[in-house]
Amino acid sequence: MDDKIRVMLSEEEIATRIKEVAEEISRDYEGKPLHLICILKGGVFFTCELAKRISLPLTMDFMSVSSYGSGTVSSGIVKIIKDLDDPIEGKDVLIVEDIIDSGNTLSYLIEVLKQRNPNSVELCTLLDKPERRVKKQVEVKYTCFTVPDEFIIGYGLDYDQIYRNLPYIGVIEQQ
Ligand SMILES: O=P(O)(O)OC[C@H]1O[C@H](OP(=O)(O)OP(=O)(O)O)[C@H](O)[C@@H]1O
Ligand code: HPA
Ligand SMILES: [Mg+2]
Repeated sequence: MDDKIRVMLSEEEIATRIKEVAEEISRDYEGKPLHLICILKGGVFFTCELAKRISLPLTMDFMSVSSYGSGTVSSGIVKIIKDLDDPIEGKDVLIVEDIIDSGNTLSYLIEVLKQRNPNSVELCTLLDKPERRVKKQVEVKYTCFTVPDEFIIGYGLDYDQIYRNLPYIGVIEQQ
């Protein structure tokens, strides 16, 4: 735990950008049954902050999926650890993620959720790392920040389950 961490995005930068995106979502979903789906564990900090800034009535549900284990490269196999509590039929679903990296998690999730007949399914991510995409392009409606190909920690993102609680986005420097 003596890692040296370089700050990539400060707490203030993140807060400002989340507010902007929340305002955009509030405009786009006015009058619709907006249903946020937080993808645990990584998406939890971003979802809470985003939901507080959206000025519409909304509902929330949580799904836990995992594909990374303790490494820094996607295994390619996405496991549902916890499914949604409620049906999404007829709802305007917005999936909220911390990061889209290889795209494996999101392309799998979109397929799974579309089979449950929602009115619409869109994606909102804190970070997008487009250089690492291995799957067909995942269409993202709301992106807070595009990041370079580095392994990122903080604000929900972990390295081997540690560092999720950093209030900023950072990168572990090689010692
Ligand atoms: O685009 P991908 O390459 O699929 O990577 C993105 C996903 O990987 C991480 O989750 P992880 O599977 O590590 O589980 P966690 O959220 O519980 O940390 C991250 O939170 C995203 O959900
Ligand atoms: O850069 C990352 N950091 C942490 N978890 C991740 N899961 C996918 N990409 C990343
Ligand atoms: Mg995740």
